[in-house]
Amino acid sequence: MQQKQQYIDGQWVGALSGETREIINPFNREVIAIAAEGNAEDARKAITAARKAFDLGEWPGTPATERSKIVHKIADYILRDKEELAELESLDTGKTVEESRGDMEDIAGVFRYYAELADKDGGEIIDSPVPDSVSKVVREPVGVCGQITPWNYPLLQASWKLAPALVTGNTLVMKPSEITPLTSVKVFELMEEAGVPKGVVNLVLGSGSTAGAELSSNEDVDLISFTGGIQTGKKIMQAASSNVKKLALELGGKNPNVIFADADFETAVDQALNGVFFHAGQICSAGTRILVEESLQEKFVNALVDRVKNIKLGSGFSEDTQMGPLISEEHLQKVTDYVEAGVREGAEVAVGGKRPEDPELQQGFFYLPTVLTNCSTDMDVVQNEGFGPVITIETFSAEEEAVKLANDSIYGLAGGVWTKDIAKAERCSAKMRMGTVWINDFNLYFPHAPWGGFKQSGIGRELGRPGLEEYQETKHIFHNLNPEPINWF
Ligand SMILES: NC(=O)c1ccc[n+]([C@@H]2O[C@H](COP(=O)([O-])OP(=O)(O)OC[C@H]3O[C@@H](n4cnc5c(N)ncnc54)[C@H](O)[C@@H]3O)[C@@H](O)[C@H]2O)c1
Ligand SMILES: C[N+](C)(C)CC=O
Repeated sequence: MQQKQQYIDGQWVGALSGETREIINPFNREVIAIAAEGNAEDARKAITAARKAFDLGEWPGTPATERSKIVHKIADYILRDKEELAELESLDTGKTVEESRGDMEDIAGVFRYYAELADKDGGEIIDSPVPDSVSKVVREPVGVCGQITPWNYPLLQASWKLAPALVTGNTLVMKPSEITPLTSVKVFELMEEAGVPKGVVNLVLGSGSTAGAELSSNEDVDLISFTGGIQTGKKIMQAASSNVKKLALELGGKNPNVIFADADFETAVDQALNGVFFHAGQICSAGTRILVEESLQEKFVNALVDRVKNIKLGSGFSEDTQMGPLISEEHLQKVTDYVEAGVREGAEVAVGGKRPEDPELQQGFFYLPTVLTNCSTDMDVVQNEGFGPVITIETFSAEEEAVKLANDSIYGLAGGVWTKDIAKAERCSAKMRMGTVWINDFNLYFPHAPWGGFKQSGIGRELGRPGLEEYQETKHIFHNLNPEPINWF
């Protein structure tokens, strides 16, 4: 059995309490690893190491070109160990190995992108209004960063935090989701191999209410970056006020996918499926809320349902599997309750709406891909993030109505619009209140473009240059070249 330890101050260590947690394969409930179960005490030890490495260590002052070389090496090692990482991710999350391989390519790309960006910003000189002076703006690391990640894309979400924090000279303590720590442990091994100095990167394993809460409230942490659910995000925001930490929140979404009657029909249907059923709908930006123009509704829903019926469920390690299980028993219950509540509200199950009957799937946390029709914006099933393989269908009859419905949400993470009318697409994307709007596409992301939410989907941005700036303080240095007394007093 694999034993997974924490990485604190350059040492691989168990939990101070000696406690451990069983890591479960969601496909068959088998125990795949035993992980250290750290708590607030372990988090404090890691924060102390990161603080010392920031205040007294060389990393913040290391030239960006040198930090960049190390981060490039991390990208190299991720690609070298891509297959092992992909298999670990699939074992831990249930997603198909094919999806995990794609994630690993994306993750290496993120480290590569930030390694490239690291030494491209030498600050700027301001045209000073004061004669005989130099006014310059420089960017410096924020300090000790707490980073808390979710279970759905364990290493991808970690990479969006690790790479920019490292290249900008911060030190950090990461706490991955307690139920999916495997690839995070592996990437800390790779960071050690790449030569990241002792104390700069620290990994604490354990639950959110202990280790995570300590990272959020501890006054030696300068920035907390969190990806996860909205309720946890609110708690972290409160805890972060202890020392007015810098705060980055990547929270949930209930993302509208608007299909106009003039869309390319086959592509829109195909991408509507892709937009939801990858990783069994456990994606923050899943397009689970389909808004279809009334005149197209019947044809669209029929085509969708026909395709959904053929989605092959199974082990992420089988080549013909298209969709794996949900992450846990608890989450399976949550999705089941979510659909049942929707039906009580008036939604109709066009396909799915229950667990599969296939005997081979009974040990796993499977739920059938589901389409719910007869939905309206005021229903909880439309407003709440179900985080499962469940589409709700609403209709609209005019462009303005489509935009109004799409925006009728506490969330603002992402959305899509499908039409061949370029002007209509531009008008809609301009009015949709979301961090990302896809026109004739869905769920695409890459390191160069910022990612984050409007409204209650979060604060701040990851990826792109904004994702780097989250980890930088901006300093203005004014130098008077000809100081003289003012003689005011
Ligand atoms: N916006 C994005 O980019 C994005 C990406 C991935 C996932 N998500 C969101 O993540 C959610 C699913 O992930 P989840 O179920 O792991 O979320 P979660 O909020 O339950 O947990 C996320 C992390 O927070 C920790 N945590 C829990 N309670 C805590 C506390 N009181 N203090 C500090 N940390 C605490 C957990 O241990 C875990 O590491 C969904 O809502 C999804 O939309 C958002
Ligand atoms: C941000 N993303 C789309 C990679 C994963 C969201 O859950």
